[in-house]
Amino acid sequence: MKIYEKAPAKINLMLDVMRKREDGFHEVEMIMTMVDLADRLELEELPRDTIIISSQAGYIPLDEKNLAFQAARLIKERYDVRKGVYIHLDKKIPVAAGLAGGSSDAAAALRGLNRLWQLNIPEDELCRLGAELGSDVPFCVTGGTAIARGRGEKLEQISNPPQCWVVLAKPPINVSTADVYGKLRANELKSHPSTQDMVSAIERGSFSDICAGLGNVLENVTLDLYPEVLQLKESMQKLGADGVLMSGSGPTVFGLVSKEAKLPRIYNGLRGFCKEVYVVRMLT
Ligand SMILES: C[C@@](CO)(OP(=O)(O)O)[C@H](O)COP(=O)(O)OP(=O)(O)OC[C@H]1O[C@@H](n2ccc(N)nc2=O)[C@H](O)[C@@H]1O
Ligand SMILES: Nc1ncnc2c1ncn2[C@@H]1O[C@H](COP(=O)(O)OP(=O)(O)O)[C@@H](O)[C@H]1O
Repeated sequence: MKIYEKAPAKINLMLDVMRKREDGFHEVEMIMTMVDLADRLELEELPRDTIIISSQAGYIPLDEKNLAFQAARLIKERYDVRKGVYIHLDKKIPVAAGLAGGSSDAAAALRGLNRLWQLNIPEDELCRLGAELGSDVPFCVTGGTAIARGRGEKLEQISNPPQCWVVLAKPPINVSTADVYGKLRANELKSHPSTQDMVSAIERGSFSDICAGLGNVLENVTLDLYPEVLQLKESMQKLGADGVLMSGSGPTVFGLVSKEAKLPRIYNGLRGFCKEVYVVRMLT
């Protein structure tokens, strides 16, 4: 039997860091939502007790470093599953982009194997397993729109933002999340975006207030390292996006756009100097 599972990308509408913790992770407060740019996983049971990963993307690891492999190994160990699985990853989400592509693949593997092997693992337990694989994996298990606290694994679901267009532009650089957190001086931050204002804007369905409330304290760290991300941000603003922010640790910049008529100008303007531009919808 073959089953399929969609693994969408996330964006951070707001990302604040409270402090660095003793364990090296940072205590965060983020608002995350999913967009309609997704990898697709094909899962098939194998007669042999093994995990095989393949992908058309030549630039991701296919061994035990792959997060989908780690998800399969974890579920096999915890639930004593002595069956094998072949997982094909059809990658569409750019890698190391701040869009949680790997985390979403891991989450989709957890959901998919739960179905394939009929394990009946409840969603909160899948989230706990996901947290062992990465801070963003629990959110990728549930999807929707959520406030994420702790190191990202404590989730509070909120309503979805009003529907809009999302333009994603990824410059040709790879950003290490650990590097960006490592360079952040959390106790020297001069201003913090407001979770409450963003939650209230989303709950009121106010697109303009959502755009006004966008904020990410990791942005300045990445902009200092890679000035081309700032150039991308400024271009997207000039081309008419209603709200613009870097997602996660970057380098992808997203623009929220309410009017479809604005899209050709933004897309064509960005494509002039950035190869990877995607126009998608929020997943609501
Ligand atoms: C910044 C964010 C925002 O959503 O996303 P990305 O830019 O990676 O997509 C996340 O916090 C990233 O989550 P994720 O990519 O799952 O991180 P992990 O694999 O758990 O951790 C990678 C490294 O980032 C640092 N890290 C991560 C999360 C956190 N709350 N504090 C940290 O300091 C740690 O150095 C850790 O070793
Ligand atoms: N299934 C996967 N898809 C993409 N990257 C993966 C995967 N498994 C492991 N990785 C590794 O995880 C790292 C971060 O990838 P990704 O999740 O795309 O970035 P980000 O956390 O910035 O959104 C990359 O260096 C990549 O080699």
